[in-house]
Amino acid sequence: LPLPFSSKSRDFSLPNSSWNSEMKRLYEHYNSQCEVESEDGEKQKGLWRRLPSYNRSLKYATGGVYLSKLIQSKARLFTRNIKEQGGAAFEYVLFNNEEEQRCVGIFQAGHLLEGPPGNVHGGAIATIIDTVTGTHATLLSGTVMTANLNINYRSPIPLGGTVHIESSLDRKEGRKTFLSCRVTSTDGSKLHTEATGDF
Ligand SMILES: CCCCCCCCCC(=O)SCCNC(=O)CCNC(=O)[C@H](O)C(C)(C)COP(=O)(O)OP(=O)(O)OC[C@H]1O[C@@H](n2cnc3c(N)ncnc32)[C@H](O)[C@@H]1OP(=O)(O)O
Repeated sequence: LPLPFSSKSRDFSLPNSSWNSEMKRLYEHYNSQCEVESEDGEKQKGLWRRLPSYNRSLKYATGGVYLSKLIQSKARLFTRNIKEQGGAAFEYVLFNNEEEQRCVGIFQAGHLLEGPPGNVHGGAIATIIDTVTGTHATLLSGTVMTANLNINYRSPIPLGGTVHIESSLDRKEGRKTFLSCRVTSTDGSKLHTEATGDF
């Protein structure tokens, strides 16, 4: 696994008490289709794989010598660094479907992510899209940087609500990876956001 998915630390993508019922339901939906291990230790491959999520990369990364010791010790992943309990900011879990080259995020937007009254800030939506597509591009192509993210905001996301985010591979050209992403209501009936990303 690429480094950010293999370190040993608290896994933030496991269910916690702040998750609402929709978040838990969708988690169960995908988690039940992940690899299972029988009592005799035999593994049965699943369609989906849950991606663990940690808040520190530098601790485990080699290099980074150009950064000060203070930065190296204090650096935290933006989406996992809010100490306030109770699902205040980004609650999310990602599942990857290697065979179909799709990656899904389930995202519950906490009260600190407000933009327009009662709705999620556009920058927070961009952040979670970058997270899902950036992670997906990393799984498909190894370490990448986001070169371009193009976002169309179609309908507001209610604060406290849960949405379904899906990233799919459009094409690869040499070292470039092109993805599309859709953010919808959990039943898929309402389109909130559409995006394309070049990595
Ligand atoms: C822990 C789990 C992980 C969580 C996931 C989080 C994911 C978050 C990902 C990020 O947010 S990364 C941070 C935001 N991104 C950056 O800061 C990137 C800053 N930009 C760069 O570092 C460089 O501009 C970049 C690496 C994107 C490109 O530099 P290169 O030196 O490789 O570009 P070059 O000029 O050689 O161009 C290579 C190709 O890319 C194309 N290209 C470059 N910049 C582009 C651009 N901005 N948009 C579209 N295409 C671009 C360029 O046209 C060219 O196409 P061709 O090969 O077809 O000629």
